[in-house]
Amino acid sequence: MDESQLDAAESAYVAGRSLTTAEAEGDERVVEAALRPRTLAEVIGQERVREQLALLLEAARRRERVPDHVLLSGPPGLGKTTLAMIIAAEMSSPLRLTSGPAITHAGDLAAILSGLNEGDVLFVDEIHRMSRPAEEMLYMAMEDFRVDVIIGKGPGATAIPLEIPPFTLVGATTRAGLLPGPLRDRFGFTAHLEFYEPADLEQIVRRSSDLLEVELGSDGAGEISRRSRGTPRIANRLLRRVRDYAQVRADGVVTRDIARRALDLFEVDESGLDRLDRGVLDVLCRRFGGGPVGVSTLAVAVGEERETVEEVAEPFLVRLGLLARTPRGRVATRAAWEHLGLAAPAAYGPDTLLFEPDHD
Ligand SMILES: Nc1ncnc2c1ncn2[C@@H]1O[C@H](COP(=O)(O)OP(=O)(O)OP(=O)(O)O)[C@@H](O)[C@H]1O
Repeated sequence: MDESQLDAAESAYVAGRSLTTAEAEGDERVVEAALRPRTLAEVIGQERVREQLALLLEAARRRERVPDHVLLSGPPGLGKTTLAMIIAAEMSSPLRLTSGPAITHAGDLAAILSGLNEGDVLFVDEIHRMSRPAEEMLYMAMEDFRVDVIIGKGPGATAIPLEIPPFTLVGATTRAGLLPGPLRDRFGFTAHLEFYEPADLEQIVRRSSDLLEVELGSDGAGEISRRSRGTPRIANRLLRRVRDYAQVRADGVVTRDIARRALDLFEVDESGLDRLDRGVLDVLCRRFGGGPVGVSTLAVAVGEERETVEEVAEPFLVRLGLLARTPRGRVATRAAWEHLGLAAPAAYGPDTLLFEPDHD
């Protein structure tokens, strides 16, 4: 989500538009914003990260200092933006939002930094996609709360030092591995968000159902949470689609049976795999005999961007043990073949999980 989208969602919410109005108008962003937990205590799951953050914030409050910079990593939809908003709220500080791709020049970053006030929380989403010169400027800002703004070009260029009031940077990334070491090292606290357990997702679905005034029947929340790819954003989205189905095709109550029928209609399978996930496995097994195959080739074959395959589909397939990353490319596991209802090639052997390609 980019800055303007978030701003729009948040301000519409703060302006007091009711959730039901936003829902009726089909405004996904406002609905998503309204479903966000607002305090650490409201956050469901991610216990360790929550406790670590609570400690960091409490210590900063006691010392009357701004909290250390925080890096949040993990697949999309697990709550990075939500946590950034909570950090600001818990510190009673304003939150400034931007994203890596929006910072193309060091000057863009200098403009943002020079507008900060003491204690502000600056959230940079997709921080791994910031330009190199901006990244280097950020190192200095994070460490010394000052930057050198370069005016002019070539031999006549001059550096003008600019003091920045102490602030907390919250960086979010789906690819912590892509961050240069010097940037990673300047965060005082790094949290990796894991996929959620079904029990936590079920609580999230129950909480959202209350807010959306959806009536849950027997195990309706359980069925949705089991098929939500361990991701709160997906759980909330599926809940709304199942709610639609329940209202149009039944009596409005979300039971397990209704959830199953709705999710089958929306092509979400029993393990939570969607069309893209199954497409990746299908291409890997049927077209490339189980791999190994490069991720770019896979992406072309399923007609998606490489980043989407790498950042959205793969982490979940790896987590389910359906796909493995090897130095030679992506490989389908035996479970992947079984998931597609196909017989794994004999090369997998009776006990081997992975297809071991011949190196000759
Ligand atoms: N721990 C949680 N408890 C309840 N709801 C959550 C939790 N984490 C996330 N959500 C819900 O999931 C939605 C997505 O969360 P969020 O936007 O923070 O994810 P994200 O990791 O920042 O994703 P992206 O990187 O794609 O922007 C939010 O609307 C929020 O309602």
